[in-house]
Amino acid sequence: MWRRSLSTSYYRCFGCRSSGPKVLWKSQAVRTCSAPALPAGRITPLQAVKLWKRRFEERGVTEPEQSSQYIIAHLLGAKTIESLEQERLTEFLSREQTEQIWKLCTTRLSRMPVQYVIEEWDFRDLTLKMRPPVFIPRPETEELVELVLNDLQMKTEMGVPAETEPTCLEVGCGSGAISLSLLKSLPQLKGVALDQSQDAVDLTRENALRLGLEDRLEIHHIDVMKDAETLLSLIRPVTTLVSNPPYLFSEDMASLEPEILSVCFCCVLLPRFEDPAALDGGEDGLKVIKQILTLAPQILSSYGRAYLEVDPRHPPLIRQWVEGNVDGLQFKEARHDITGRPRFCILQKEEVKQGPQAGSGLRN
Ligand SMILES: C[S@@+](CC[C@H](N)C(=O)[O-])C[C@H]1O[C@@H](n2cnc3c(N)ncnc32)[C@H](O)[C@@H]1O
Repeated sequence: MWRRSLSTSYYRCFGCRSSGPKVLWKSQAVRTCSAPALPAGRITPLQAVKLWKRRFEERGVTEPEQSSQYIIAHLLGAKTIESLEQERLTEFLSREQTEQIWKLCTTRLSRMPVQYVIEEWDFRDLTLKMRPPVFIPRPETEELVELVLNDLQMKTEMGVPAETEPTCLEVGCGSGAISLSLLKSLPQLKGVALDQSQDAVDLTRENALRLGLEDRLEIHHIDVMKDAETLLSLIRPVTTLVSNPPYLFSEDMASLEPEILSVCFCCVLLPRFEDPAALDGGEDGLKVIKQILTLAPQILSSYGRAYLEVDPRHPPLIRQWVEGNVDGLQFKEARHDITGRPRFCILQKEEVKQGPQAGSGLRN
């Protein structure tokens, strides 16, 4: 049984089920938490789940029941409470187990996301190591992976010539969720993953090793904004370029949940657990996206495709920008997520006549 739905998504708050970034009022700012006292007597896992759910609710922690269940299940060696036998849930916890639960649940009271508290999370059929400040994969990114897989599988079924062995480059790999999922599902695929953050590069490497996928994934510490030349000198053209880049509009950064961002007492926004460079896409959310698309014609092989996760306002902006600024790249379509929002863009490399601009995707 996989862990699901505990989402720190910027677009889908599981707790209030609102859509769109949520305004964080001053009163909701993260409070410093004193550790609640351990119970005097012995308690069962089910009693602990109930007690901590109530405590999380009282302190305004999002997803109180799931938080409590996931932490306690984890300490009992399971992924979910539902996967534990009733007998196990109703027998008394040892003092040591109770202390552990109190420790982790108290950490959750400080609004640290559950994924960091238990140091792992599920993404599709993988369990990945998680640690701050590396971005926690969101459920909608599973849809991006599904989209890429469907396209790649369709090509295989249609009989792609042997010389075009599928290869993939991921820009901004974070914990490695996208690249490792693709490699796990497609045994013939080889990948390159890069990130501007050394923490992300280290975590992707660790996850690749744990999953036995390290032989098919090259991992580089590269900032696409600064080290484009290094990147182009390192890789050969790939059939697939994929990215879930930082795409939030800078002004929306202020309205994120406290798990993502918090407010200090003088109302200055502070990054809390996740690296803000994983989220903030600049004024129009397109800073890194434009750089990826500028490089795409040089990164992709003929008719290779780029798949991007974006803000719902982005697809028409991206189409227009690419048409006006990038030679050799065609905007194919925008796809919707399960909530019906346009969240994914597909672009394809087209052959352009060789001319003085050949070699650079960007028009003068
Ligand atoms: C939204 S996170 C996505 C992480 C991961 N792919 C996922 O979906 O869980 C964006 C990632 O892009 C990386 N990133 C941001 N700017 C970058 C840049 N200029 N060059 C390379 N990576 C960058 C961040 O460090 C972060 O890991």
